[in-house]
Amino acid sequence: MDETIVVTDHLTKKYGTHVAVDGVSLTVRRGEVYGFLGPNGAGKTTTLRMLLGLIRPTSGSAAVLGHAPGRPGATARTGALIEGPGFYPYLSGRDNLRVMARYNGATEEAVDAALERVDLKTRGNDPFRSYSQGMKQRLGVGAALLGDPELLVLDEPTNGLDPAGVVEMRRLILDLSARGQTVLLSSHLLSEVQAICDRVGVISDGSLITESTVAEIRGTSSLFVRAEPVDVALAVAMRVAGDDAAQLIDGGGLRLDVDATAAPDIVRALVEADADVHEIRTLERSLEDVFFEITTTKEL
Ligand SMILES: Nc1ncnc2c1ncn2[C@@H]1O[C@H](COP(=O)(O)OP(=O)(O)OP(=O)(O)O)[C@@H](O)[C@H]1O
Repeated sequence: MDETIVVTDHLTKKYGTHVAVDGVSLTVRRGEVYGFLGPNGAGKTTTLRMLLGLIRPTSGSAAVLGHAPGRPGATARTGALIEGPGFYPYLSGRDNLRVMARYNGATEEAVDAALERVDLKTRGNDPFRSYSQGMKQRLGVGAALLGDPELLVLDEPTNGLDPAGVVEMRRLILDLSARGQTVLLSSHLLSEVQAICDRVGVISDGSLITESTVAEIRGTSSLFVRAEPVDVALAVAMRVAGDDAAQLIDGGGLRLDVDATAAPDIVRALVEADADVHEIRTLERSLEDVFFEITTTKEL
């Protein structure tokens, strides 16, 4: 179940004196969607390029599907979309994939299957230049799928897409995952990783600062309550949740650091105290908060 597909050990890349990737040790397990998360320039693309054997590490090592990056045992079973695929604008999406299929020995059936899986079958014969940004990006994923790879490496797959394109790309990635493909994607969007990834590696200034499940780094949830009168609501909340677990936050709402299962007890107590309950919902720490917290703690 927990088979490791990608493992790196103190992977490092220096450009002159600049350390682009600094001793990154991460693991990607079979079947998961792994999010490699970090701001621009953090070292995500450089790491992915090392995993694909496109550049050599300065030190440290990596294994992809049990092989050194770039070795046939790794490349033949890995598909990648990195820094925008180079497609011929005047050829159709299908012909572009055919060109690539010829290059890596894939069949016409594989081209059909790839178009189908990225939902471009009906537009497959239209010229690439007529595609929307989202379709171009999906064709890029289609190209990565040609050899039916076990591992897909996608560098910022939703970059440059409009909201509808983002939704389609996320759906596609989840669909690929549901069919058993392991996906390693990079993103600078915390909400994105939160929406589609099982585990996440957070990278900042070349260093991996944490690696865990999205749920783990998000932490426990708390409750947001809006009720009036506010002073009554606060008193009730402090009684039910404990003095330190209830606080007034901006906009007159209350934040209660309790498990979400406490919601019925809170509502009941508020109603009994004659307070009007306007809103109650779980308040989860966003990945943005967590990222900020981790990076600032590290930098201090
Ligand atoms: N070929 C290169 N020569 C010199 N410096 C490089 C080279 N490639 C990357 N870098 C530097 O290494 C650092 C990491 O770059 P990288 O592209 O890996 O970051 P990233 O996390 O993918 O960010 P982005 O999302 O902006 O691409 C940056 O400071 C970048 O300028």
